[in-house]
Amino acid sequence: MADWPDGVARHVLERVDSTNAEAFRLAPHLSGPAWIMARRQEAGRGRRGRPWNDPPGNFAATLVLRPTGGPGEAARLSFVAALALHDALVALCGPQIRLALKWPNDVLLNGGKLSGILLESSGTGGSMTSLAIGIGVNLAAAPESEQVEAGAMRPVSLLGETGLTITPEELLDALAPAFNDWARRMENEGFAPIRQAWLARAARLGETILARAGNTRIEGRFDGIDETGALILTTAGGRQAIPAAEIYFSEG
Ligand SMILES: Nc1ncnc2c1ncn2[C@@H]1O[C@H](COP(=O)(O)OP(=O)(O)OP(=O)(O)O)[C@@H](O)[C@H]1O
Ligand SMILES: O=C(O)CCCC[C@@H]1SC[C@@H]2NC(=O)N[C@@H]21
Repeated sequence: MADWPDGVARHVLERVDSTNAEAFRLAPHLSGPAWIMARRQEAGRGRRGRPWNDPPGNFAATLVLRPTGGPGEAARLSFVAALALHDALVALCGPQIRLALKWPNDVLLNGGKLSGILLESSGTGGSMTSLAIGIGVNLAAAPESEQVEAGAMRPVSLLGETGLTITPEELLDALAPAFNDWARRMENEGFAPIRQAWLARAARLGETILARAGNTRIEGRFDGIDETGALILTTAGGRQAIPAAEIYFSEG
């Protein structure tokens, strides 16, 4: 297994409300990037203000950093995070595991939702002071279908689907170096290799999918992602690019 990356702090907490919330509380006191993991997360947040359900044994962690790459960096980093999580899981579970990526950054296992990634930023006037990349993975248990919204993807757990037991610490120690490797690759070579690697792992490329842009739903053939990470759909009305990753601004 690769070593923990130099210059990145590692905090493991017994319990927390939300690792993203904790990331913003800690951010002013940090001198560099940090991973914050909690063994129990009691008020995890999902996208669009939804609660994230966290049974014991699941992975809940946030990487907090100060972005330096200008506009669009958060969206690009959300693809880096999904790729890193995919690769860390393959390294721990073996290549036979049936993982795929769902735009913009879900990791699916056997077609169900294994993980979720929530990016939040703090800052004023459109400039980001801190970016929190929060990652939840159903290692041990997934919520029942009745506990998630009607029409949501089927939640699955690693243990339930494969019988494999991976601890949150093991995943953190594989994920942090994987994230660093892909982030360094992007620094050196730009978004192109990230885009290519993401597409190589994407679910349902070339198939008809339904995407949500704000309150509208758009159906079309999934024809890839562009150089900003926007979803490319070919619809009855022509080609549409749906901007990548919704970023939520928190206080501060
Ligand atoms: N541990 C969990 N595993 C899977 N889903 C969960 C979990 N906890 C809560 N959920 C909720 O289940 C729903 C599943 O998310 P899903 O990705 O299918 O929908 P979405 O986020 O609305 O859609 P999209 O990914 O297309 O934006 C969300 O409401 C999510 O917050
Ligand atoms: O809705 C989603 O798909 C995103 C879920 C993100 C959950 C993770 S768990 C660790 C981090 N802390 C939070 O409060 N949320 C994210």
